[in-house]
Amino acid sequence: MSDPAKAAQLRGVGKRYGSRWAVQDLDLDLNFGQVVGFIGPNGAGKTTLIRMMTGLSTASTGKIEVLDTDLTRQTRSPDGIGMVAEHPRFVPYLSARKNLRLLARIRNVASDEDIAETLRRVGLDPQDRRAVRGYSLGMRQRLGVAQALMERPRLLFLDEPTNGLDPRGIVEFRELIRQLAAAGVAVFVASHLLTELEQVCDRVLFVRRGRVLEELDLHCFQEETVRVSVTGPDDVAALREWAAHAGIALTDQDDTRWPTVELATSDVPETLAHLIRAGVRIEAVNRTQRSLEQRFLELTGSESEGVS
Ligand SMILES: Nc1ncnc2c1ncn2[C@@H]1O[C@H](COP(=O)(O)OP(=O)(O)OP(=O)(O)O)[C@@H](O)[C@H]1O
Repeated sequence: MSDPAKAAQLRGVGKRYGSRWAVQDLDLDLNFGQVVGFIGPNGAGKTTLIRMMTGLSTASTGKIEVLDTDLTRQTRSPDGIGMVAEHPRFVPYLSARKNLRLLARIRNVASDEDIAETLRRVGLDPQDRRAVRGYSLGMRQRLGVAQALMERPRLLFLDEPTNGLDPRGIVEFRELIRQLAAAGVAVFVASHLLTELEQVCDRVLFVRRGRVLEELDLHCFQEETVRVSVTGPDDVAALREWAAHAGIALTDQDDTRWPTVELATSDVPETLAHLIRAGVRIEAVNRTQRSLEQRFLELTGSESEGVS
């Protein structure tokens, strides 16, 4: 991998447990300064992929390069990787600072001042002497992030990172991720929380049963739709006929007081002019943006279990 902008490159990666594939035929590029989301329901293969990319397990097929290290067949963690596990573990009877000191000593990575600074950065008090066993889930999660940041990673992996965080924690966490990306860190976030990833990622991959269904660049995913409410069923029929003729997709219809139809178009004035000319009586018009959630549901149909 000679491209200096790339933190990781995967080609055709698969992982098989017995006869079952947890990850299949996966291509992925992670660039420094970018946040990439990996979205899928439980069992989609998120943790399996992170384990391969952090050198904790090997791939069954394909090629994995992370921070210029070939991890395809070897289990070893290259320097510069930070990892926040889904359920970070600590020594329960030690304080947050002592836990980090212990880890820093083992891995020879950070000074005491660095540790205090990192704790402050994630919203924990370095002077807090309470044992970690008294911490809430959200505080443990913050400490997990601090542990990963303490090593000043160039590539950071987060597995379901906002597990247990309260709303304020989630907002702060999002800001932290954006700051890290702005400082050049490549961030890979696996989650099943679509709305959360939508706000922080540059790109997302939708995965299901180990396969990537689609990769979306969120800077380009600005597709707008127009919700048009009409006066009655006849107008809905006229609108449908017009949309079919114009080649515009209708994504849903509801039968509330004013039947409402959603059109996949961003050209509102033009669309309305056409509809009026076609004799459709319009009650209301709303412009909306298609969410990741909608896209995920479109991709997976009704089988969207585990994703919210
Ligand atoms: N060590 C293992 N041995 C056998 N099968 C495994 C092993 N690890 C994972 N799997 C299987 O691989 C598939 C993907 O699991 P994985 O934990 O990677 O999914 P995930 O997307 O992280 O799920 P979750 O959101 O529940 O954490 C699942 O079917 C799981 O049962």
